[in-house]
Amino acid sequence: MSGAGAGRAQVDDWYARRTWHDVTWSATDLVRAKGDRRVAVVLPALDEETTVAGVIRAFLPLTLRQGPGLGPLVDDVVVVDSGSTDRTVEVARAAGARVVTREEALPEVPVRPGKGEVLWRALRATDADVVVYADSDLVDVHASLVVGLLGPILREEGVHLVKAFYARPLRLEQTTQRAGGGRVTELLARPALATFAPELGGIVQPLGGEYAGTRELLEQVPFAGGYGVEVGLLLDTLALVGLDAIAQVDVGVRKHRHRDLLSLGVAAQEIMLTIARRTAGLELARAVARGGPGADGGVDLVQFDQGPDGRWVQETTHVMVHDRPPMADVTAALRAGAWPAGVEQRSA
Ligand SMILES: O=c1ccn([C@@H]2O[C@H](COP(=O)(O)OP(=O)(O)O)[C@@H](O)[C@H]2O)c(=O)[nH]1
Ligand SMILES: O=C(O)[C@@H](COP(=O)(O)O)O[C@H]1O[C@H](CO)[C@@H](O)[C@H](O)[C@H]1O
Repeated sequence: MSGAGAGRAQVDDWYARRTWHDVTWSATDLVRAKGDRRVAVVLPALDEETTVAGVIRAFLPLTLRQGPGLGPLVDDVVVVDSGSTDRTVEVARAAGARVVTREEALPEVPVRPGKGEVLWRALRATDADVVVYADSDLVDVHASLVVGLLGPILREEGVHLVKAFYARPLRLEQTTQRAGGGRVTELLARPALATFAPELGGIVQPLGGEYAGTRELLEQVPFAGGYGVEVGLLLDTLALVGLDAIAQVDVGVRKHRHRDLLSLGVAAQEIMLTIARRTAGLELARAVARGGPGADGGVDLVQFDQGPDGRWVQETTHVMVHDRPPMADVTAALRAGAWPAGVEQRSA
């Protein structure tokens, strides 16, 4: 089996074992499974006054007792403010969340901007054993998102990071397209991971901001600054504890505020730098051996879409790129009656 083939078999095996398409557990099941572990939901927020209260209200019911003789599933809902200049802090407090600023979370260390900074400092804003991160710009969000994420981490052995996956409609001013959201994911993160970290090729939403992690893991890995934080966590988790420590759960549909293309371009650059920094040491040969570019230099790009029945299907495209040699070299060789290097000969 070619390098690419061997890598793909590993990814398909992981996908079959660590992907949950249906949430068959309840909050009550999870309260029983969690034992004495503490769970926190962390909401990073930068100027989210219009949406943060809705997200908080969606998750607060999980902080109530989940049945007779049972405690809460979530012990803490905390908004970590990222230097908001609007009324995010007041609105979040009024909605019932604890609010911590970046400075309060870790006063000893000067603050840097960016999403990664807030998620990193959040580990000092709560003492929970399991942390669920969710964006504060979500709309139409439900507690089932958190219940879904906590299933594998509280019920399965060896799972330390659980990524949500979902359909991502692109909500434009006038219309909403069924899919089309996750523009940086589809145009940059997925192809880059397929090339440099093909083991992660089974992750449906690598950039998604909704995921659960154990403190045991999260305190052992670096947090990439800015918008590279999600892809950095995936690469560092893979390197530290292996692919089997990662799982993913289908939680339905995710709607959020969409930023414009230019600001996504900046996020894309942060993500590219994060990937490059964590894979720069790998020669392409090792990437090939791990299922990256095949012997022909091509890459199997696996994309995910939902069929008419709503089930997720994988679509694989073998992507090849052939560089053409400098034309000056081609012209000179042909003039000299020689055949230019790197240019296939026309078959007879
Ligand atoms: O410096 C930052 C940038 C973003 N965020 C928060 O991180 C989440 C995701 O950010 P954004 O919606 O800008 O990313 P997108 O989903 O558009 O890529 C949101 O809750 C933001 O408020 C933050 O706390 N600090
Ligand atoms: O997935 C993506 O391509 C971007 C942009 O999503 P949209 O094209 O606005 O739906 O959103 C994600 O990326 C960020 C990292 O750049 C994460 O921090 C966000 O949580 C996630 O929404």
